[in-house]
Amino acid sequence: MSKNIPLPSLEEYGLSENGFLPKELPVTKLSDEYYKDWEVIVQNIPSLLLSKRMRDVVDRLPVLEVKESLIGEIGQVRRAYSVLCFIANAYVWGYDKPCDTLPDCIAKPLLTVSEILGLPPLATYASVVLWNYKPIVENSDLIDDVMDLSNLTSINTFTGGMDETWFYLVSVMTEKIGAPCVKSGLKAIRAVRDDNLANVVSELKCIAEAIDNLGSVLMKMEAMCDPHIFFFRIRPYLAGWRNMEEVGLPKGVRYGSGGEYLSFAGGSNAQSSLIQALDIVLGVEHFPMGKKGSGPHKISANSDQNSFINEMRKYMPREHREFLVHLAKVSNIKDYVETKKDKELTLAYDACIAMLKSFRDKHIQIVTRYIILQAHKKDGSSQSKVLRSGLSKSQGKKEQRGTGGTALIPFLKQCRDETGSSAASDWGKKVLSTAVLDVHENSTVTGTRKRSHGSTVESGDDTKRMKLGLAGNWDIDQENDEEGSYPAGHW
Ligand code: HEM
Ligand SMILES: N[C@@H](CC(=O)c1ccccc1NC=O)C(=O)O
Repeated sequence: MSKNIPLPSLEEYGLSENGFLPKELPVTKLSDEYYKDWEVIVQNIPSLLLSKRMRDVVDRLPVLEVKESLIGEIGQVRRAYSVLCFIANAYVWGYDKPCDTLPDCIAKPLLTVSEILGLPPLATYASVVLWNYKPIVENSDLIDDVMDLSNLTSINTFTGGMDETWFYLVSVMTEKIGAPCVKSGLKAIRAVRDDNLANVVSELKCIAEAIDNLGSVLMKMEAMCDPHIFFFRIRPYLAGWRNMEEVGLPKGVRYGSGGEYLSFAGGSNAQSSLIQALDIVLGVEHFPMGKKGSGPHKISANSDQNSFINEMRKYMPREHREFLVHLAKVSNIKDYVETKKDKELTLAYDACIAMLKSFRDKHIQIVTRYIILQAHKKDGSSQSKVLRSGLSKSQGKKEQRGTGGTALIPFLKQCRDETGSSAASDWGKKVLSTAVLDVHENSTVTGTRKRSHGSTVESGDDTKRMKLGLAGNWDIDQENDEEGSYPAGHW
């Protein structure tokens, strides 16, 4: 890290006040009539899947060219990418048996637009979340906040159901709520360079508060996205084609009749640049699975070494990936906290770490309910028979894998523990890096949302204390434990 490297500006990497969401609302329909058949197909994916006509219809499409006029407008290219990704995943996964060859009419333009955007040619977080939302009411005279979750819907879905829309929108909302963190992070890095302690502290407090809100938004998932529907109906379409031998795609998918087989991990929120940006700003490091952050295996989060988190950067839009690389080069906050040894600074920094760890705790609870518990169900219901039960069922028998291909619970726990071990204060080191009783194990046993007795709750209390500290009282040992100050959804 060098003081001589200029800080990244949001604009040069296509970021804005909206963080990694586009500055302008996503394009909902390709403007050139030439592409109307793509639009008709993508807008009718649920019906085409239901009637099992997806492949027949797509097979009759002509091979359209990616026109210069389309390439010239970023919103249009992103829309084309999103449309083709939806069609590609629906084509491959939409029947009992996956298809290992994408027809030229999808493969060719998809490879072209993917290359332009620096993304892989299949459904990613960018195609189904970042560039796939629209306001219900656009006229700001009619509504207070056009971007409020209650006024958003998704442009396209595989299933046509509100559970899927909600699943994507929760992520859109996390991007929106987390957006100010990117700006605050850059301001804090600047303040470190200027040795302006007060500003570093105040930006860190903003970041801690925003991360706390991210946790609350995450827990809204359950309001409208049913875990069963997610696991058996939605998730199969988000899978990729890597390590899919068992379901009939040993070589991945062939891109075009004369094309080559390529394999890619499926869509995952690990492809969101926001959380990675937070890790970088706060100096949280992740290591290859099973490797601890010390000793001979220690690998910097910024290195190219094997780690899923790093690999997922290849699944982000090129500009966002390049922003993260630049951000990593200038990240200086953790070093500053460690050398300054200022009480208020340390506490503000540790509050960020506590909130991020708490976010990852909540995420593990969600994953447990939406994947682990579903996979363990003895599924006699009709749904699983209808929709390609093969993938969901075969996954149920062995260790659960994420759509990104991770051994998900060990991976997520490692990410969480690596977050906690970044704490700077002695207190934080003791509390946040102590492995808490696994929330996952609690909920696997009970499957309920009751607050359990054990160190998970203790950990929640510690996070709460941090929050109280952030609100103005910096005595972390106080015992002012009002129930109401728990983060929403914490148990
Ligand atoms: C039902 C909802 C969700 C499920 C089932 C789920 C599941 C998973 C799984 C299985 C992984 C492991 C990577 C993989 O193999 O795909 C993962 C990673 C991740 N997810 Fe989620 N996720 C959900 C919602 C969210 C939301 C709304 C966020 C909001 C930001 C989020 C943030 C992350 C992050 C940041 C990672 C990377 C690991 C980390 O940094 O801790 N997830 N998710
Ligand atoms: N990794 C998750 C899927 C996931 O989180 C995801 C996949 C595609 C688009 C967005 C996602 N995350 C949350 O909105 C899974 O294994 O089910």
